Amino acid sequence: MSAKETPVTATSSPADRPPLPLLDLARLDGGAADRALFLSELRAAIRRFGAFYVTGHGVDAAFLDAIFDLSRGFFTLPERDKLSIEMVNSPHFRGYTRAGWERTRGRADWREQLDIGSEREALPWGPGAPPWVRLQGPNQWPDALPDLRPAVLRLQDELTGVSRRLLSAVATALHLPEDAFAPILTDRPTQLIKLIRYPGHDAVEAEDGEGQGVGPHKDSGLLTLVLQHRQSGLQVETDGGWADVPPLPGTFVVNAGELLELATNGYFRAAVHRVVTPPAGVDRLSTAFFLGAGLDVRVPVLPLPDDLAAEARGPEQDPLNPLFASVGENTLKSRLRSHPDVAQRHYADLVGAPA
Ligand SMILES: O=C(O)CCC(=O)C(=O)O
Ligand SMILES: [Fe+2]
Repeated sequence: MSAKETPVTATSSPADRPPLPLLDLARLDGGAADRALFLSELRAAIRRFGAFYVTGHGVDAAFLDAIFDLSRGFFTLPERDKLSIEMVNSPHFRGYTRAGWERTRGRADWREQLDIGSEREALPWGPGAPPWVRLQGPNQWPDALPDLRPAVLRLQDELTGVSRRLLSAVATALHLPEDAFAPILTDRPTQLIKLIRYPGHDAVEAEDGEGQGVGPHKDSGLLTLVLQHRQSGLQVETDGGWADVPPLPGTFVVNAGELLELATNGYFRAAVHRVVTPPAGVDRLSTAFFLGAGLDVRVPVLPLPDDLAAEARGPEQDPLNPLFASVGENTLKSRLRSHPDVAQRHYADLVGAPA
């Protein structure tokens, strides 16, 4: 599937109503009736769309504005500063990726980005160690923008908190104990923040003249929170086609990821989503936070009550995208596929050396 083959038919929605459900997380702390209604809306939203908007998340609006200012500051640095922390330097898939260098479904993505993961020391790697231990290790930070590090690490902390709250609510909505995801998350879940900039159509040099911001995909973790700046472009696949998911002030877009699909045996499906290239003359900034699980965990199928288990369809069988219960393997799969330059430099043992 590509932006060219698939007509961009957003499911129609009145201008005053978002195409995805909008859920207010503050209702979790409200009265019992409202809390119960919130939980049933949450379950219905993830079941139907794999995605929703969330408000009432408690992250300060001025802080989020500052993150986008820093993001803009990073992308306007001289190219040599950005390239000094290129991702290809890092076996841990951390750092800067130029537009056109990441790939989704075999096609170049027209976005530049900075990937920042959990700030942890590298794990020992040697004969007999699983290949995914190399995912963990230090980030690369731009010397020219010292304010970025504390702000992004604070954001990572706050969004981990929001995601953990959401996962407790998801567990309760599935009639499971509210800490049902704790053994999957562990106290060292995989965290990843991407600061992203999508150049406008005029700046895209795609072979097919068309290009994609990022092609259709599922995120590999449990939950993703997407913070959109002013420009639209994100779309979620629905029964009615691709639905535009424009930025709504004060909200994040939450996507269910592959690990949630696996843990619920397909009761929930991970959202298939993509970003279309902005029109000529404008660009689009977004920040995405991905919460995965402990790298050494195998995701169990959670014991859903019978009525929900009867509606579980099993995880999707897509030969182009096998889902692995081993969190380390599933995470490494998507990183190797997206970043062939890192794969060839640091994982030639898995993907083969360049021809
Ligand atoms: O930029 C966005 O709105 C979404 C990005 C995304 O889907 C991803 O990086 O996985
Ligand atoms: Fe995504």
